[in-house]
Amino acid sequence: MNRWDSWDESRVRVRPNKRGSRPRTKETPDYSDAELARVVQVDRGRYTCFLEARGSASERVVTAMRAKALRRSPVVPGDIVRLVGDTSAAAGTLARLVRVEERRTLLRRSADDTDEAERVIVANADQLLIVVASADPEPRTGFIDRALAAAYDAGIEPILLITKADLAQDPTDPAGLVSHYLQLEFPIVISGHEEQQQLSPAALDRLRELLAGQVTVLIGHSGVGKSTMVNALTGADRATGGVNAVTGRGRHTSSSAVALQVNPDGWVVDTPGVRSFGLAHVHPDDVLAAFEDLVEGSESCEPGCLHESPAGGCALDAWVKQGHAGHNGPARLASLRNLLHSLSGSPEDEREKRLGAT
Ligand SMILES: Nc1nc2c(ncn2[C@@H]2O[C@H](COP(=O)(O)OP(=O)(O)OP(=O)(O)O)[C@@H](O)[C@H]2O)c(=O)[nH]1
Ligand SMILES: [Zn+2]
Repeated sequence: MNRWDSWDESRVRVRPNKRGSRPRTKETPDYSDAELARVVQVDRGRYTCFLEARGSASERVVTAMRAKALRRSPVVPGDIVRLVGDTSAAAGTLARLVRVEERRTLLRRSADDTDEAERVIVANADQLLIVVASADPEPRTGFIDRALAAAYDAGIEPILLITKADLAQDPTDPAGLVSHYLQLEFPIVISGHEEQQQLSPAALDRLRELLAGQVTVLIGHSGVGKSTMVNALTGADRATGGVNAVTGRGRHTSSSAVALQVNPDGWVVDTPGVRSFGLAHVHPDDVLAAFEDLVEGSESCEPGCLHESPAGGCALDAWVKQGHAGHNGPARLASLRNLLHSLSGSPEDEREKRLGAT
């Protein structure tokens, strides 16, 4: 069932009415009758919204502006919003965006690892599809680990897509990445077609299966094959007449994220402006949560352990040495430490303060 085209009230958690059961007044309408839409792109104060009249098959793309009362509330791709005014989608018309529904998930990042100011990237995503290439450009576990931490922080499921396997020495484990993440339970899809430079049919099938009915955010460095993948997913659908690429080619004109509809009943949110995740808003223990295979070993750490070294009371080194995290344990611990070190650029006392607060 397409979670975006059946927006009946039961599927959308509506913010509880702070005013209790008191009758609404004209001054504070709650707009629960206003039309529900999904924000698919944000560009200089204009919100491209995908709208479907409930109980009808009439989908349309409406451009809206935020109502004055929402001036200070960020509205991001993936948000479910209420629209009033002209929602006809006729050329030159503008609807008014009057309310943002409660978000199920929120993918965030900091500008960098030391700046705790958060930026929201996408709302209501179910999955994060992390795309790396086997080569050209070389994959970096640091990038993958970072993306994993951001996904777990947001409460969304990660998927790893490794493209260009045809360029790798060992196509079954391109760049040794698969063995690095083998202990973790998220899906890994490997793709690469020498001749056509595109997704292999098996990878495409697997992706369709994983993306069906889900809102999936795409992240990956330039040149790893994201467009190739999106085109393969939407292009094949276009041939069968089922696709609705909401904003199609226009996506390159903006650096904001954009949602593209892919059949069967899934959405892919491309994030052209986002190439890395600052994680200053994520606690070290939440970073550790992205290293599921090491979490058990941290049970013997000293309370408040930052997992930085045995001298600091970290039990992970001994645990990994005993072989509990398998053959790749030492490499995994090194990856964790790399990520934690890049986060500890903030002054030590700041970090202590944050730890003390939890
Ligand atoms: N050899 C090989 N080349 C591929 C594969 N997938 C994509 N490519 C090529 O890699 C290049 C970059 O692919 P894109 O899809 O444009 O990469 P992108 O991630 O969208 O890059 P940006 O738009 O810059 O973010 C293109 O020349 C593709 O043809 C693959 O599996 N194998
Ligand atoms: Zn520790």
